[in-house]
Amino acid sequence: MQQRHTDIAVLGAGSAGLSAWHAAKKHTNDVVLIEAGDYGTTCARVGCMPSKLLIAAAEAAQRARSASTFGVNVSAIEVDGKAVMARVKNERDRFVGNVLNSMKRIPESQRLRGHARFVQPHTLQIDDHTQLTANAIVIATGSRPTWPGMLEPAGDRLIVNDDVFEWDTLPESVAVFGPGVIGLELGQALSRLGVRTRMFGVGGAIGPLQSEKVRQTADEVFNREFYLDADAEVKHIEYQGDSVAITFIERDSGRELTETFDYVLAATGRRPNVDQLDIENAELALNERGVPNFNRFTLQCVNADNSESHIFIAGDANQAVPLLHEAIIEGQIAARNAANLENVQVGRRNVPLSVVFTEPQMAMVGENRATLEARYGGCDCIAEGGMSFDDQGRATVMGENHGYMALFAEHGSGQFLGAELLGPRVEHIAHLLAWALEQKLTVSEMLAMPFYHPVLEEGLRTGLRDLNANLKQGPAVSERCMECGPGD
Ligand SMILES: Cc1cc2nc3c(=O)[nH]c(=O)nc-3n(C[C@H](O)[C@H](O)[C@H](O)COP(=O)(O)OP(=O)(O)OC[C@H]3O[C@@H](n4cnc5c(N)ncnc54)[C@H](O)[C@@H]3O)c2cc1C
Ligand SMILES: NC(=O)c1ccc[n+]([C@@H]2O[C@H](COP(=O)([O-])OP(=O)(O)OC[C@H]3O[C@@H](n4cnc5c(N)ncnc54)[C@H](O)[C@@H]3O)[C@@H](O)[C@H]2O)c1
Repeated sequence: MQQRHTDIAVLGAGSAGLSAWHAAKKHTNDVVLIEAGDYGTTCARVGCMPSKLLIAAAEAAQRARSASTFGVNVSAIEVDGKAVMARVKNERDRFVGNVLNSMKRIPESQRLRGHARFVQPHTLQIDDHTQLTANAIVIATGSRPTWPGMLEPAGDRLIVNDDVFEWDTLPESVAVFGPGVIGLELGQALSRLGVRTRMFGVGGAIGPLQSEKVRQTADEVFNREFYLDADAEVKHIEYQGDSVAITFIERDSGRELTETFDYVLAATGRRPNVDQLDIENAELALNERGVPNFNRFTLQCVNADNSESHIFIAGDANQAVPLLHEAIIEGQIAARNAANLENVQVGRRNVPLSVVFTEPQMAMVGENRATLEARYGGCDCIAEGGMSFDDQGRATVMGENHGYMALFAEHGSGQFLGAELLGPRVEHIAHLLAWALEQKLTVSEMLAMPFYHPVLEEGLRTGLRDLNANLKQGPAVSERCMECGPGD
């Protein structure tokens, strides 16, 4: 057994861990990065990148299918499942390869392979080959898919996102459980690629949406394309060897149906990888899910005796905001503080921003409505404005006129607070809104910005005008803006 000591040990060579290692290196030469699995990160291997590659193929199929809307007939659209998966895997491998290349910048002596566990607050056991003590530790162990026991009867036909990206070709059918972010992105893509898809949820939630108007619009729009029951009644799941039979109550008709599927895709959430760390030996205060209590601005964990720990937690492992850009910034903040235990500092965080790459896309900017209401002491302080994409000029030109945006601002100050968006390519509008929020702009100030014609952002202007009217800081929007051109 090797005995070693280091200034900072980073657990997990994913996006948060790599970012932590690089940030820590600015403060000390003695940083050890420990990885239990394959190098390459969740984002590149089985997350952000392969999912977007699958979505890109699905969008190509959908463009061809909907070309007739424009009078362009594309005959005999054929999805070649093997070719689709070959491109997904080839490009995915390229992204992973880039990460593997960048790993070479980390000297071998500062990398350890193996599963890390706590023996004592400052001591880690790596597999059975190394015992490592560290002055400070960054936990960046990510998360993994989790599913309810009701899906277990699907046996080896029960799969998660990781398995999809190993397929050599597309299956005939998939039942997706969980219309959250992963379920919607993958489920819609599979459906567009010709896979018979049904999607089942519980409790009515659709993606990250909180606004009922936006959620209902999403329910309608997605159901035009594939079967989605966000509050499904699933009666029975039965393994049948090379398929799974699912008995469920069909939404709308109320009939009991039994259908067979090649696979059941569990997209029912993820759990942080802290349960296999022998975390109790770290003597930290844990929440009810067994995740260390931590300060979200410093990423510093709290000891069981309520004092500040030398352990930090970043990325999906802390489950606060399981997104790539957040993992990276958290890795930096955690490492900077791990290297400066005597002078732990609050790291600068950007405003919340998330995008779901469905069509129409979904995006959330700022805190959601419920959090805003809690912070602002009830609805009286918050004004809401809205805009439907149904007859928005540019969206209509593109044949993508579906969706709704809800915008929020503070009464009195008129300060913009956040938004929920469902609409064509709203990833871009979401960025404009996040940047406006960072700048603490008022709705009037946002309306004073330039708007080209004809662009989707003119729809944002309509929403902002509605919001300003509801703030009583602008004229009521009773009819279309005549001076604006046919864009709003
Ligand atoms: C299908 C899918 C699509 C996604 N799409 C997006 C997207 O479009 N945009 C976006 O912002 N986010 C997206 N995400 C989320 C994003 O991928 C994650 O937020 C991000 O990868 C988290 O990085 P991380 O470093 O915390 O975890 P990871 O990259 O998972 O790294 C954790 C590492 O720790 C290692 N590890 C675990 N336990 C131990 C241990 N005990 N000892 C040593 N090592 C250990 C693991 O092997 C792993 O390599 C997606 C996720 C999924 C699953
Ligand atoms: N575009 C992106 O940025 C992107 C893409 C994918 C994933 N991610 C990240 O990964 C995280 C995890 O995604 P996820 O989709 O696994 O989680 P999620 O929390 O978004 O969705 C899980 C869904 O499963 C549903 N569910 C739970 N139990 C169920 C059951 N028994 N039957 C049917 N449905 C059930 C939930 O109601 C929810 O809708 C996201 O929160 C996000 O941060 C981001």
